[in-house]
Amino acid sequence: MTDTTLIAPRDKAEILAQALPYIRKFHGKTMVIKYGGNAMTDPDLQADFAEDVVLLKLVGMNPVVVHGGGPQIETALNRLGKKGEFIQGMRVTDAETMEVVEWVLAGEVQQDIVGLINQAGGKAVGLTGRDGGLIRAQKLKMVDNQDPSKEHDVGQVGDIVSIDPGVVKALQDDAFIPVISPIGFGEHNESYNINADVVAGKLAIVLKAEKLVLLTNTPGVLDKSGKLLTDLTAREIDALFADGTISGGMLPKIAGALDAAKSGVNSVHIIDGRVPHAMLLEILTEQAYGTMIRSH
Ligand SMILES: Nc1ncnc2c1ncn2[C@@H]1O[C@H](COP(=O)(O)OP(=O)(O)O)[C@@H](O)[C@H]1O
Ligand SMILES: CC(=O)N[C@@H](CCC(=O)OP(=O)(O)O)C(=O)O
Repeated sequence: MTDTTLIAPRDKAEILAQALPYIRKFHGKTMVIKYGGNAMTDPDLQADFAEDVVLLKLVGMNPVVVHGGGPQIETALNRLGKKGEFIQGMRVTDAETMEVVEWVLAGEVQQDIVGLINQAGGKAVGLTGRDGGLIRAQKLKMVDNQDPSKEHDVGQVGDIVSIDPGVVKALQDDAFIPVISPIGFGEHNESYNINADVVAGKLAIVLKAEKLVLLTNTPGVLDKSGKLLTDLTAREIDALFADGTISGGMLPKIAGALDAAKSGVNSVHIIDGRVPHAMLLEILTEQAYGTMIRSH
């Protein structure tokens, strides 16, 4: 935690007062927050994150957390002597990997976040896409990025068919904070592993969220020389896809972000979750952080 005794009282008051217009503007609005597995590796940062979520709730916003857990799944697979394989940012998911994904995401990671939010004074409830029929999915048909005539079989990776937000809305209305694991269910009750950024993007659309904030482990989207791109339009993103600037986990992240920006989510940001209280700074101050994704 930062030593705030070093900040002059006048500056402290100024900072607090500056948050007022944002608190007023976003009162009652839904904020979908994607908490990436790569941003949740430090216990102090995790505690800061949980405090930020509770603060947003207490000042009248409706935070909805969607969490990832890629590195945590990788650790569990390694313990079983398995190594994760990714194609175009998606984990190739065989039946055994699916079991690991379910117990790591819905068991360990989700419950850690729920515990921390509750410890910070909030009332978090963990859900997977099965709860309340939230995320219906089917097997993803993955077309090759470079050669559209080629398809990849990525196993039990899910493509979202529909989202029924009823359970999320009911929890919000009752002052709870939903914490959602990106697992969907299929026609025959089978489980699907869905990229958490894609779930966050779709959920933000369905909930008519004001903002989608994706917390990750880079300052934002970087160009080929490593410089931060503060603003990106759909056209600029197409160019970055085409020239290979965007790869790995950033592929589904930008796809989810762009989907939300194009479908009415007012502001979509990819920010550095390694910065203490990054989310609070993004939502409650005038300073711009990370990369803003725009539809045009
Ligand atoms: N152009 C880019 N700018 C920033 N990160 C990129 C870019 N292209 C690929 N990446 C990778 O994407 C990663 C973030 O995605 P991911 O590992 O899935 O994180 P998370 O767990 O937060 O979802 C970065 O750590 C980086 O390695
Ligand atoms: C299909 C697919 O790739 N699913 C992801 C789900 C977790 C996730 O998205 O975690 P991050 O947000 O930390 O990357 C996986 O298995 O890693």
